[in-house]
Amino acid sequence: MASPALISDTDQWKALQAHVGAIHKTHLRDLMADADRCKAMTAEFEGVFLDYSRQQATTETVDKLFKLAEAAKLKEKIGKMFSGEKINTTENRSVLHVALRAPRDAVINSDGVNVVPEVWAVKDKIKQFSETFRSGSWVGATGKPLTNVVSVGIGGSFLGPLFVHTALQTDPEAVASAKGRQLRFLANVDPVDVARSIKDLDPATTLVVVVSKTFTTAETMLNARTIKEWIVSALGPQAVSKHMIAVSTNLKLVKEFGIDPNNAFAFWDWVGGRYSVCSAVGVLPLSLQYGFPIVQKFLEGALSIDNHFRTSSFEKNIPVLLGLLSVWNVSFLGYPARAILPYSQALEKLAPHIQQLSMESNGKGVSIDGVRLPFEAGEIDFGEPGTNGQHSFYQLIHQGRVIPCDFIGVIKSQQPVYLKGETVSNHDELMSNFFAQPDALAYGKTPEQLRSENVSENLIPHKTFQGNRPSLSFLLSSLSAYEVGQLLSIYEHRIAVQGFIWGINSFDQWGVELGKSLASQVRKQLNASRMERKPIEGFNPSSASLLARYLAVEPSTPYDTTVLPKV
Ligand SMILES: O=P(O)(O)OC[C@H]1O[C@H](O)[C@H](O)[C@@H](O)[C@@H]1O
Repeated sequence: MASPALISDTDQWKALQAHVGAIHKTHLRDLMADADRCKAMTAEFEGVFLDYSRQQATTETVDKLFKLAEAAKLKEKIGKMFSGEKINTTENRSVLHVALRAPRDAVINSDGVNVVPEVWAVKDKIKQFSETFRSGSWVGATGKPLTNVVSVGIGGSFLGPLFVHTALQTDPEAVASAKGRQLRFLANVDPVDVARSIKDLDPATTLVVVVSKTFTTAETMLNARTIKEWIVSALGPQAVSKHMIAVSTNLKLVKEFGIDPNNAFAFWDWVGGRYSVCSAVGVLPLSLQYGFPIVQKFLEGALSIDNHFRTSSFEKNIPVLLGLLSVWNVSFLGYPARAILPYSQALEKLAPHIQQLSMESNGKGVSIDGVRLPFEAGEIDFGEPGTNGQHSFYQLIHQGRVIPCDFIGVIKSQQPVYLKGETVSNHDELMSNFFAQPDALAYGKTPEQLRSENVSENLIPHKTFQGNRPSLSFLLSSLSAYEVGQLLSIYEHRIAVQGFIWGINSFDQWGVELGKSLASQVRKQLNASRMERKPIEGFNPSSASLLARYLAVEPSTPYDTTVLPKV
């Protein structure tokens, strides 16, 4: 018999559906009373500790999920990814972000060519360039060394590098090596973002890195042209070769833009944009800011999880366990969202990065074979660092909707602070919340408890928390470049596991295209109306009226002169 086209047709999927009723019968507070279960529902690898006992699941659920993984051929799919098979079938590409952190002597073939030497050639070039740059021997048009870097890029050419930069900028080792330097990002095509990114910067001491896989992304190219104008108007056209460099897979367009090809850093079509932070996309700007050795530690952290993911049994495999539990929450328990809650301000940009990584990867409506899915894949990811989130949206998580939460805590703070006379250190205060919140969600509070605390009867319904809300807790030993790499890789692989189980292509992004082409129609209309006073044509009544309202206000500056932000 032919194997079912959809995972939801398998007996293993149906067995999990049948198991949901049993899980709903037991409250998490009762599940948590079982010490053996709590112990069993943990996993540890190299200082990363995962406790998933607060999932609405038992060891039986996990066993059933392993069976589902078998039915989905998860092991084979992971193997195919690591061996360079073209698993991104709609774009006919390998999916080899793992090659970006593979050791120098590894062999990973795509199209019969070992890609590892090419990866290392670019890394060696980045190392050398960043050393020259940081030593001050790379000088700008006025002979001054450059200390500021503006990285221009959007989506995957922005969010991953921003996440890592934000995590490193308070790490003492990274702080020491970034002294006197600035790294900024310019992503949004909103001119306000241009203004912000160059505020108080001197073009004479600034290097611009244009980061774009395709080198065609409208926002990035307009921002790159704008920043080029900022450089040229201050330093003259010959300054471009010293003040602008690029990262792209499209070196032809880099040259056409006017950037010296010697100052271009390549990557490859087998690196998806949202999986590209370990390519020159992240490694170059981060090496300019922190030095290559620190970035190498980040890559080593990612590699450690790659190896763990590729070789560990599913019972001990952190990304596999996480991916399966997410499938359980989304597809069987019906929870459509996931909150990412790092109790670490340094991980402030983790959630925005995971939003793209997860939702662009798994927000699909058809199977990899093009069959419309009879179930919902993907989840809505959002988050904020704790404790900030507690004072923002936790009300909904505690009493409103059920949203499975990822709590991420760090044992050793990057910045230990203690005030004499306080009962605990500042980090202990933060972590008190990290430990308390998952139990508050799981246990809730009953009317009986409230009565025993003499809460007045009219407030009891308002103060009752039903609990039974799932979460999982990560405890990292510390947060340096290495652990940041581990965390990145854990999420990348977890998301791939989910896609492998759902049977979708987690590596294409056709859904992004429609909006882009409609924007191009609007762009043409705006140009025609502004320049040739042409009437609005070809839009529905709503869009036509919105456009008319927008166009009725004349721009404050004429279109025949260049205007740069006033900062
Ligand atoms: O790096 P670029 O080619 O400029 O692409 C930037 C971004 O563009 C699109 O929005 C894609 O959906 C993203 O995956 C990509 O990261």
